[in-house]
Amino acid sequence: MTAVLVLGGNGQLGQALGRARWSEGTVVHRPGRDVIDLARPESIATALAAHPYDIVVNAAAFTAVDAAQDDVAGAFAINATGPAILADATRRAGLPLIHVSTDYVFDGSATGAYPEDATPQPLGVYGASKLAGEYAVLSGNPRAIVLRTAWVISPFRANFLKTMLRLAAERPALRVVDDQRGSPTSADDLAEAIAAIVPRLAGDADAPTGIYHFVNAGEASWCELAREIMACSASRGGPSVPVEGIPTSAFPTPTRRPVNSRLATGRLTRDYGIEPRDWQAAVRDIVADPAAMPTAPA
Ligand SMILES: NC(=O)C1=CN([C@@H]2O[C@H](COP(=O)(O)OP(=O)(O)OC[C@H]3O[C@@H](n4cnc5c(N)ncnc54)[C@H](OP(=O)(O)O)[C@@H]3O)[C@@H](O)[C@H]2O)C=CC1
Ligand SMILES: Cc1cn([C@H]2C[C@H](O)[C@@H](COP(=O)(O)OP(=O)(O)O[C@H]3O[C@@H](C)C(=O)[C@@H](O)[C@H]3O)O2)c(=O)[nH]c1=O
Repeated sequence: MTAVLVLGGNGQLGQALGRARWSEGTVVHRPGRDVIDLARPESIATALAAHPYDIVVNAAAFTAVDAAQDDVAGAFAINATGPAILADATRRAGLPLIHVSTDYVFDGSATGAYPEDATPQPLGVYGASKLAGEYAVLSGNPRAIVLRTAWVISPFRANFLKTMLRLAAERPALRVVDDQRGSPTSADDLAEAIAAIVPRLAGDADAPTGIYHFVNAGEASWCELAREIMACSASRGGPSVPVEGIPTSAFPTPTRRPVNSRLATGRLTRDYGIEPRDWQAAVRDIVADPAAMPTAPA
């Protein structure tokens, strides 16, 4: 049996991990923030001592990109200090750790997709706090994987896909930035990738570790992603309105986002045999889930 402890079990990724296809004999525990709070270090040690886990997945984070600009201490406590303590606690317990991170560690100046070993240079507090968490995890536990992902969408919680469907039900048209490009990613596909990594990382002390990327294949601007969401929704009789492409300057936000945060996934394919599917197929599946629709209960 493989016992997996998931932090952030009620978030987008956490809920997707709850319905992923785990290998036979895997048991997944997803306690909420009331049980493990990254801002309360003692809760980490207590949870690890409560059950003989084989591996830990950290899907918990301070993910409010703009709010992080005004709450630097809060973002660093949850995205950097908490993961540092978690890395130390898992190393002392002899456990491997998968820690999820973000494309926003990059500044967007690269011309192509960012390889795993590209030099990070975050533009905002969220990205800087996540980068500090990456360093802490990699230096704190030699059996750790930092798994960067990007533009996560799902039927769960708040995310760009659900925002677009909600706004389409309320407005005659959407205005969405067309000059920021990235890698849309299904939380379910990311969860399946984690479920595929876990047996090897938990069962083999020499399994490959370090920085990996998982995103769906292909690339898009936020505007192209919004148009695909509208097309899929229209084909199912859901809300759909025209999407006007606008420059970033026409949609000011407190935090600068990278103009290019595409991630290359070659290392994950090479070391773990994981081949992401196209992001358009992932969008189709999410829109087909009734829970993604604005009329669904929250
Ligand atoms: N969303 C995205 O577009 C992207 C996300 N990521 C990364 O992926 C990972 C998963 O993100 P996602 O599922 O989208 O995030 P969500 O915002 O959907 O969920 C975050 C989870 O973290 C929990 N959490 C917040 N603070 C704490 C804390 N102090 N202690 C314990 N748990 C806490 C939340 O708890 P509660 O349920 O109580 O709110 C929630 O369950 C994160 O590492 C994020 O940085 C990377 C790239 C893109
Ligand atoms: C709602 C809306 C957003 N936008 C723009 C603003 C921004 O540039 C872009 C995305 O907006 P959001 O605020 O939804 O997404 P944002 O919070 O930037 O999403 C990020 O979240 C964190 C957690 C990550 O790690 C990143 O990978 C990324 O997914 O779309 C529009 O142009 N029109 C709109 O109507």
